[in-house]
Amino acid sequence: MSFDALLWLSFGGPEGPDDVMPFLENVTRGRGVPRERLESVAEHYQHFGGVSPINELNRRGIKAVEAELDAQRIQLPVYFGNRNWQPYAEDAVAAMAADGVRRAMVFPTSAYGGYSSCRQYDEDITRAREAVPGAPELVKLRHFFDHPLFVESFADAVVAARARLGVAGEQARLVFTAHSIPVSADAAAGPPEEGGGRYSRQVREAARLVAERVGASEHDVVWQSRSGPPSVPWLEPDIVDHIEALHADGVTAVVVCPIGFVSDHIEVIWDLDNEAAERAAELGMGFARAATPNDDPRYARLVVELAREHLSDAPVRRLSDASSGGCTVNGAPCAPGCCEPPRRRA
Ligand SMILES: CC1=C(CCC(=O)O)c2cc3nc(cc4[nH]c(cc5[nH]c(cc1n2)c(C)c5CCC(=O)O)c(CCC(=O)O)c4C)C(CCC(=O)O)=C3C
Ligand SMILES: [Fe+2]
Repeated sequence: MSFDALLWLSFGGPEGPDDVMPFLENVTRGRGVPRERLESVAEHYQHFGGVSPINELNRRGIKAVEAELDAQRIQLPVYFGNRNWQPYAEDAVAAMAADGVRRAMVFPTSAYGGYSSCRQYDEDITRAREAVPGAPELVKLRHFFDHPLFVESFADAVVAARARLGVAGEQARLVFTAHSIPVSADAAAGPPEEGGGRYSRQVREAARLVAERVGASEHDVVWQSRSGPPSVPWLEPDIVDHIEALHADGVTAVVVCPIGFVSDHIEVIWDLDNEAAERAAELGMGFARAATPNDDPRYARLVVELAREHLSDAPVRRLSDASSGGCTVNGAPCAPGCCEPPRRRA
């Protein structure tokens, strides 16, 4: 059976000052994120006029994919829906149903497994379909952390970031960063028989592939943007602590590569370009942040290639044999018990 649309499914972000608190409440409902953390994150958004860059970046990404589909003569309308803000996944699925779409592929804007990066998008799919009578069948595309186009895009961005540091770039330590998650969530990531850790393993694997491609002799993998209460352990070290530790070890410059993300959204431009860069400057260290895929044409080609794995049996290109998944129908988990959701708090 064929497909008649592609749904670009993302996180969503506020589009103005009044959206910020309701958006943050959507993101954190039932998750035990402390009030003070929410207030400080709200300030990050207000620094940018309450507008997250993520929506515009997604719209540009979609334009690039539409152009690539056109160039490859593939007729597939692209719809846009989000988990936490308008246009919601429900709105997109309703529009698809109204347009007579019967079966669609879903591209989630996250390369990895894990609850937040994979299974929660499955939940979005389930919820959106339940809300819409006559909803199309939805087939989610697979994890792409080890796809050659993903790796190439980041590798070129690292080379460009190094060049911006000039001579210091040659000495700079290459530091990869991804969104921290609770240690318990990483332990639950992947099918139970794999013993957990699918998220952190995939992040490390992507980092290794990029480091290898740019010929880095050493690299580190660290985490950013933790949000839970201090009593709950999250993946460590944090990027800012790590920069301090490198400084203490005599490292004079860093190139930071946000391998965990696909666009320069708030977590990247605030937590890295602002906080991490500022700490490095205070310590007198060189700092350059590599770009994320954004509207790199290779990212659009990657999306179309993942779709073509279903449309025309395009070969499944991967650079690692790390455990992977993500491709399921109508919001089913990858396997029974895969990436179980965290326990909800009242
Ligand atoms: C793994 C992961 C990704 C990568 C996968 C993916 O891309 O999907 C990601 C992406 C993003 N996270 C984002 C924003 C936020 N994440 C939060 C909170 C949390 N993230 C978590 C994990 C992840 N998050 C977790 C375990 C929490 C704790 C609460 C919970 O269990 O859900 C909060 C609450 C406040 C705070 O504490 O920071 C905000 C505002 C934005 C949008 C940025 C913008 O608007 O430009 C994006 C792309
Ligand atoms: Fe997040």
